[in-house]
Amino acid sequence: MNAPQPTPMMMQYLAIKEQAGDALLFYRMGDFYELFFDDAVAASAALDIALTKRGQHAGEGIPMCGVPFHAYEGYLAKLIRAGFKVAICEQMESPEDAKKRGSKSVVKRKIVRTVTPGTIIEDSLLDSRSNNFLAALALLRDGAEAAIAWVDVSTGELSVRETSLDNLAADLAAVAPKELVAPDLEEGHAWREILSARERAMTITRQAAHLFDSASGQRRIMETYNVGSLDGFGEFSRAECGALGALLNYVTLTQAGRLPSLNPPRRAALSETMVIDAATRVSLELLQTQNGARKGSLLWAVDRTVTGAGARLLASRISSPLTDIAAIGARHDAVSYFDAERDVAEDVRKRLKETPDAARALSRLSAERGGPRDLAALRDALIRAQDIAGLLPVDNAALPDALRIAASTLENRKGEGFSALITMLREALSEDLPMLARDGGFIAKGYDAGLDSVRLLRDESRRVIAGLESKYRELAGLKTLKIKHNNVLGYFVETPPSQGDKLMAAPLSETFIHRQTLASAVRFTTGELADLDAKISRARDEALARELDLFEKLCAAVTARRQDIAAAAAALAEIDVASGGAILALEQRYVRPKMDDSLAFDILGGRHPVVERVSGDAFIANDCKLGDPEEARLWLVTGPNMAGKSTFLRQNALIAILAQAGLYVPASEAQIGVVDRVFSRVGASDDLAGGRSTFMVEMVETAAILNQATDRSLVVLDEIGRGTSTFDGMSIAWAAVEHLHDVNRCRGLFATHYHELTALAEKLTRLHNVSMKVREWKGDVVFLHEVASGPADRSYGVAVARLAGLPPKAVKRAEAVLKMLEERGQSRGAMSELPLFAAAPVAPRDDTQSEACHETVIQNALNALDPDAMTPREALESLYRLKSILDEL
Ligand SMILES: Nc1ncnc2c1ncn2[C@@H]1O[C@H](COP(=O)(O)OP(=O)(O)OP(=O)(O)O)[C@@H](O)[C@H]1O
Repeated sequence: MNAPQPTPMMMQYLAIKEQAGDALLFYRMGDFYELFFDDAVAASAALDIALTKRGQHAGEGIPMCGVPFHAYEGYLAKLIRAGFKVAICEQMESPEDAKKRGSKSVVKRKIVRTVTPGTIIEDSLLDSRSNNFLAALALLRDGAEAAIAWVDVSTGELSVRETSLDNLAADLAAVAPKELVAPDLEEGHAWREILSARERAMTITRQAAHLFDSASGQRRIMETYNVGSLDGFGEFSRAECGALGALLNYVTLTQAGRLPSLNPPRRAALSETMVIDAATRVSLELLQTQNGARKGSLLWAVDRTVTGAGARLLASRISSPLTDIAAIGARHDAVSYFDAERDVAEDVRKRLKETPDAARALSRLSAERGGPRDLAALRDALIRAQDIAGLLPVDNAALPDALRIAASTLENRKGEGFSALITMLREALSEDLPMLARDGGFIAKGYDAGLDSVRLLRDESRRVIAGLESKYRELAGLKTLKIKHNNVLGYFVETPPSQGDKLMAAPLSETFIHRQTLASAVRFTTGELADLDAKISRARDEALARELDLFEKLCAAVTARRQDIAAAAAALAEIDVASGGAILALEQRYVRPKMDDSLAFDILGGRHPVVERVSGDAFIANDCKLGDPEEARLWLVTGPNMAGKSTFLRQNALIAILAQAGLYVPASEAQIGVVDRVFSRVGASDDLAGGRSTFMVEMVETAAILNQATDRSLVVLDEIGRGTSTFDGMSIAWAAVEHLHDVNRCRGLFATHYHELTALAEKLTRLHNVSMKVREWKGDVVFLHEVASGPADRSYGVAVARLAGLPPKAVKRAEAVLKMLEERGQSRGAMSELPLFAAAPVAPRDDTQSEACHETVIQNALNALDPDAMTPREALESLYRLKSILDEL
C-alpha cells in the first residue's frame, strides 16, 4: 500500500517549519495560531492546553494544538519564559485572494519574525524595570582573541567589550543576558565549560563559527548603520567586530529583516568597570536575592527611580560600577545637585512619573511593530523632556556637567530641537487611540484635508441612512421598521417576523428586496441603501488607507530623528537616577563618598542598605577603617553566630559598589580609594548540578580570590574552611589570611570562628583583630551588633544554641563537653577521651514546684514587655532586670 501523500497545505507547513529551525512554529490559520507534531506536544505541555489529533493532512493523526490569535501574547510570554523560541508565521493573503490567484486551499504564508528570550520588543512580554539583553560571544584564533557584544533590542542599547577565558564568567554575570549567541564548540572545550555553567540562567543559541568572523562583522556593522566605513565608531578590535556582527546578524534574522532602532555600539572597556565575579554577585544579592526575588536585593533597597528606563539604567550601574574617579565624581555631582535643590528634584520627579518609555516606543516604531499609541508615547515623552529641561536651565552655573549635557540633550539644543516634531504629533493624533494602526480613527480632525473630506462623505452617508429610516417607516406604514448594520449584510432594513410578508408583497416589494428570514426578524435591502452602503464602505476603506499612509509618514518623521530621541530618552533616565539618588540620600541618610586613588577604605557609621531597610532605626552603624598607611589592611572579625559578622562584611562590599556605581552610601562619612575588584564569599553554597560539594565550591572560589585579588581589591570572606575538619579548615583559613596579607596585599574583612587565628595579628603587621560585641548574663548572650577592637574572648556557640531553643539537656551536655575541651586543650586526644553522648548521665529534675513558680513570675514580667516598641538597648536593660528578678527568686 502506498504511503499517503501529504496535502499541499502540509507541504507548505513542512517547508516553513524547516525555516523555523529550533523555534516552535506558530502557524496562523484564521483566528488561531496552530502548532503541529513535536511543537504541539511541547507547547501543550508547557502551556497546559489540550493536545488533539488532526487526521486529514498526511492520512494519519497528527498531534496539534492551537492558541487564539486575540490572546496569543500571554501564551507566547509563557513559552519564552520557559526558554522556548517561537517563529510567528502569518497568512499573507485572504483565502478569497488565494482563490482568485488560482490556489484552491493554500494561502501564502511567511515567518514574520522569531521571538526568542533575547529579542523581545513587545511591552506585554517585557518587565518595564529590567533590561532584556541578548549577547553574542566571538572567539577568534581559538579564543586567543575574544569579545562579547550585547544589546537590549527593546531600547537599542548596544555595547561591546573584549573578554578572555578568565573574565568571561564575570562578564556574563555582569551583563546577565537572557540569551547568548555563541559558536558551536566541541565537548570539553574550556570556553564551553564556562558557558555550560551558566546555561541555567540563559538560553544559549549555538551558531556556525563563520558567523562570528571579523570581516563579515565589519560589513554587517556598516550595513546596519548605513555607513561606508567604521571610522565614526572609534577602533573596534577584530573580535569586537566579530561579536557585533554575529549579534546584528541574529537580530536581523529573528526580526525578519525589520531592525529596531539600535544606538551606535558603545565600547565598555574592562578597565573602566569594577570586576565583580559571578559568585560575588550571588553572595551580595545585587539585583536579585539568592532566591531570584527583586525584593531584598541591593537594587530593591536603593531604587527610587520613577521610570522604567531609570530603573533599567540604575540596574546596569549597580551591575557595572565604574573605576574612573572623574566619571564616578560626575555621577555624584548630579546626585549632589538634586540633594541641594530638593524642590527642583521633586518637580523633576513629578514630571518624570508622567513620562512614557520613549526608548521602547521608539524601538517598536523602528521595527515597524509600533502603533499610534507609541507615537503618542513619544510625543508625551518629548513634551515632558522639554518641561524637565526648563527646570534645569543650562546657564545655571551650579548645574553639574552631567546634568547640563542631559538638559541640553532633552531639548536637542545642538540639533533642530523637538518642537516641530511635537507640534506635528500633537496636531496629527486624536484623543482616543487604537492599539493597532489598522483599526483606524487615530488621525485627528483637521490634520489632513483629504482624510477629512472622505470622513465627511462617510458621515454624510450615515446621516442620509438615519433619515431613510423614517422615510421607509412612512412608506411601509410600520413603526417597528429599523435600519441596522452588521459585517455580513452591511446596512439592512429589519422588521419583526409578523410584518415581513407585508414588505415582500407588491407594491412594497418593488422597493424592499428580501435578504434573510430569521426566527426573530426579516431583513431587506433597497437599491438606495445598497448604494449608500457601498459608498460608506468605500469611504471607510479610503479613510483607512489614508490614515495608514499618514501613519507611515509620521513614523518616518520620528525614526528619521531616532538618534536624537534615543539620546533624550537616555538623558531622562540619567536624570531619574540622579534625582532618585538624592531622594534616597534624604530618606535614608546616605552621604556622598569621597573618592580618590589612595588605598583607603574609611567608613564611619556604615550600614547595610537592605538589613537597615528591613530593621529601620534599630540598625547599629559600624565603622570600618582599612588600608590607610598607618592602619590595618585586613580585619579579622570574630564573634558569636548571629552577632552580625556577615552583615558587617557584606555592608562594606555594598558600600564600595554603591559608591562606584555613582550613588551615595549608607554611612555618616566615607572615603574610598577606588576599588578595582570586589570579592565576596559569605555563606557557603553547593553546586549539586555541577557535581561539586560545598567544600569544593568554597575552595575553587577561594582559589580564584587568592589568584586574582590585587592591592586595589576589596575582599570579604566569611568562615573559609568551615566545610572540612577543624584542623584542615583552620590551616586553610590561616594560610588564606597570610596570603591575602602578604601576597595580594588587598583590603579585606575576614570573619572566622577559629579563635586561634586571632594570634596571627601578632605576626602580621597589617592585620587587626576586631570582634562583634555581646553582653553575657549568666550564660545567656545578648547581641549588640557593635564592632569593637580586639578579638572575641569566647565563641558563645553554646549560648546561641540555647537561644535557638536546643533542648536544655543537650545544652547542658554541650556545656560540659566544652568545659572539658577547654580544660584539656583542643586536641584530638581530648576529643577521643570524651565519653559517648548517649551514655552521658543526665541530672534528674528535683524541685519542679519551685521552678513552676519562678516561671510564672518571669512570665508575668515578660508579658509586660513590648519588644516591637523597644530599642536594642532598652531590650538589654530589660534583660538585666529580668535576670535580677530571677536572682531574687
Ligand atoms: N548592625 C546591626 N544592627 C542591627 N541588627 C543587625 C546588625 N547586624 C546584624 N543584625 C541582625 O542580626 C542577624 C544576624 O546577623 P549575621 O547573619 O550578620 O550574623 P553572623 O555573625 O554572621 O552569624 P553567623 O556566624 O551565624 O553567620 C541579622 O539577620 C540581622 O537581622
